[in-house]
Amino acid sequence: MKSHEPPVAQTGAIDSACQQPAGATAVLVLADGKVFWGMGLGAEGEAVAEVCFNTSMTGYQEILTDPSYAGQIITFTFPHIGNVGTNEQDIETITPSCRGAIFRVDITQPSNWRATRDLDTWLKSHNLSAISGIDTRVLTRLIRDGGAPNGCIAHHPDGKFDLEALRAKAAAWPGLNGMDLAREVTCSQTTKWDEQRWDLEAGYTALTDPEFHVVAVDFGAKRNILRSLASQGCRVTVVPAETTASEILAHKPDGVFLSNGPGDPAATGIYAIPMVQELLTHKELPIFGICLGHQILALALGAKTTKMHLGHRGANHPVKDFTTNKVEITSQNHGFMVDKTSLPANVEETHISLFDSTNQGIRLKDRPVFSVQYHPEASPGPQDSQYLFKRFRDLMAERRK
Ligand SMILES: NC(=O)CC[C@H](N)C(=O)O
Repeated sequence: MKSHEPPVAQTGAIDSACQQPAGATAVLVLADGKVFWGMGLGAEGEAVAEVCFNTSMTGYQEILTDPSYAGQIITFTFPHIGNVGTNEQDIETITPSCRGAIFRVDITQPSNWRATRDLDTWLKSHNLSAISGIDTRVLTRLIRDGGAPNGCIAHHPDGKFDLEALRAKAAAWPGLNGMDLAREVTCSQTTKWDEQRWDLEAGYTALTDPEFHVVAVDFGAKRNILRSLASQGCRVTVVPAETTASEILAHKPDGVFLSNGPGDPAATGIYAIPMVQELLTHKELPIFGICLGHQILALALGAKTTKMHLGHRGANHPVKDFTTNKVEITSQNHGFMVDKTSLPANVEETHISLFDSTNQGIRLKDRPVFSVQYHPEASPGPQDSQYLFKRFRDLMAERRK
């Protein structure tokens, strides 16, 4: 037995040694029968999903509202979540898509001048169930060693739980492999976006003199990506995930942006790959992809994507940019990756993870097309990678010439 193996390990059946403590109002049951008792937060009810962890120390509201977490329950490894409450600005989308959240300690009274609601009330308002009092170190080690499991959170204030039924629900959940979730979180109609990034003095301001027009394909786009594009002088038209290439080109864009998003890129690719392939026939058109957008671009170019053991989710991941030889600290949230050995000859690997050497960026050798696996909009996270939005802008400026 490895020293870090969790003491609750039991496979296949409910861990009968794990007695319900007095006062427990919630439980996390994994598909293999591991049981974690705790206190319920947010909405009463049950949620089944893949259980992943995020190591960021700040930005829980941005993480909880990142649409890429659809189909996932997020374990926060940082113990104190909720202390600054929630507000109306630090959101990546209005309605969160994650299925639930797992915390180490109970939520305290919010202490921040911007807070409008405490996290518990906010979770309830979005019908999200959460659990606190979980030994998140044990759970995180278990995910690290065994990969992200499927699990079920149940929050019942009466303290009555059918553990076997919860385990069966978790085991029956099909898993993210092969799941297209972008269609569930994309916008329903074409909209305009011109709000810029947050400024301490001015807050979010509208863009006044746009220089470029970007069509952003919304597979579950984070707002800070759209804000970052606007801050580079781009008027952004946001289109639904299933928009065709000719509909996109009818907007006469200077460049096309492929957004982040949830689920398996190969499943999303059914409609997105032909769209990107058709865009690629327009040799002058700048294209920029982030995360799911990166994976879809790689698939459209003939590369493969695979599910990772546990993925990358945090705000301190070092990435090397081979085009400058600089290392940047990045914000990440992905569970699939581009198989770098499958990249065709006309595609160059531009970025790698310095944690595990996995692919983090590509560009075409003969076109103004590039993408990254991580999150340069950094919401939450370090700002090192903002230069990528400028790189996209420079490609659009170059095309104009
Ligand atoms: N943030 C994202 O766009 C995630 C992409 C994809 N759903 C993955 O998990 O790898």
